[in-house]
Amino acid sequence: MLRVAIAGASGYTGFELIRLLSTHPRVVLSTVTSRTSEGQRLDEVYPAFRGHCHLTFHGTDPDRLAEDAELVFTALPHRAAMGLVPELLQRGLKVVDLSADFRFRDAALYEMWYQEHTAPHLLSEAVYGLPELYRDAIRTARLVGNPGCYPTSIILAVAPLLAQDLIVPETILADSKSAVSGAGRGLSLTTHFCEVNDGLKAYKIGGEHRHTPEIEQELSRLAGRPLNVTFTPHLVPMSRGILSTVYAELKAGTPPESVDAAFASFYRNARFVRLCGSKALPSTLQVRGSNYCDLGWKVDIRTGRVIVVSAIDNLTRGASGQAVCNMNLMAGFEEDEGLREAPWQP
Ligand SMILES: NC(=O)C1=CN([C@@H]2O[C@H](COP(=O)(O)OP(=O)(O)OC[C@H]3O[C@@H](n4cnc5c(N)ncnc54)[C@H](OP(=O)(O)O)[C@@H]3O)[C@@H](O)[C@H]2O)C=CC1
Ligand SMILES: CC(=O)N[C@@H](CCC(=O)OP(=O)(O)O)C(=O)O
Repeated sequence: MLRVAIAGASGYTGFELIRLLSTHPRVVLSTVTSRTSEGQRLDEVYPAFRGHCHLTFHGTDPDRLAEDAELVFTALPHRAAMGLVPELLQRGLKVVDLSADFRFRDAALYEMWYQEHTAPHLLSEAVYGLPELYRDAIRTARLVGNPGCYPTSIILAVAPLLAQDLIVPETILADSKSAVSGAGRGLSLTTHFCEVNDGLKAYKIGGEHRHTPEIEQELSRLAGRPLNVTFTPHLVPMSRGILSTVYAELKAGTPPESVDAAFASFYRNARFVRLCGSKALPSTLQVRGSNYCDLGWKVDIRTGRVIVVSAIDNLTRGASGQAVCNMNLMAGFEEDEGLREAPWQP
């Protein structure tokens, strides 16, 4: 059994990690940490775990984590994560970091969007934790930068089309809708019930959202040249889920059937990507609580554009499920170990 710990376990991604890890057949969850809940029982902070998990929260002490675990999930805010991760690696632990601190290859790009990087020497060894793109590198990594939720949904939607050179890369537009849990458990006016319920709004449009450079980093690599994308996030009154609709112009002379073939071939071994074509388009309800990314698409022959619809659960595939999948690969387990539960559609 692999001993694992979660730093920042009192937040939403921490909760989702506990839910998945407490039934994982190859793992023992030994330690959960939080500053504000230190000393409290987990099932007092999250009564949903009554009868399932009897741990008590500790403070985030790297020595204690090294005694109790072989791999740590850091589910902390950006900046806090890069303070802890080097301490854990020095003590011989493996780390899956859920923040943005280890997603970028270029420290200057991270610093342009976030803040000064205090562990830039680790960026070249950190592996971007999207298994469909980096499965082999993840297997041997000691540090994985788990992708952002919006980037996961968008990169998976267009990767096959860029890899097969079927679209004009500069024409990619991504229109995404996220549930409110994407903003974390902390209270803020933006995510207040009355500010969100019954409404729908765009935010940080026109290249202002910090996920834009992350999406561009990965899509540029697939395209083989630097590219910019138009990314428009929206906040919707749901608890879980992201639906991204991605548009791109097909290269002249591309037959619509080659789009179907590109998805089928790119994802032929992808355990957690379900291809829906244009018949039964994806919905956030159909992936809820699961690590699936469902993809549907259609070529609009009148405009020459392909439209791809991508649905994930932001807390599972967009964060903690993907993190568990990465842990499975790093530990040599089956990729879907602990992630086989069907989605929860009512
Ligand atoms: N929510 C989502 O859908 C997604 C989130 N992520 C990323 O995952 C990480 C966790 O997100 P999420 O669970 O939503 O966030 P939450 O705000 O819900 O939880 C954050 C956790 O970190 C702890 N924490 C907060 N501030 C600090 C600090 N300065 N030092 C140490 N610990 C701190 C909190 O507990 P305490 O204050 O008690 O210490 C809590 O346990 C973030 O980096 C987020 O960007 C990634 C993908 C999707
Ligand atoms: C709805 C909402 O607020 N979503 C968050 C992104 C979700 C997330 O946590 O992304 P990171 O992992 O990169 O932090 C936002 O727009 O900033």
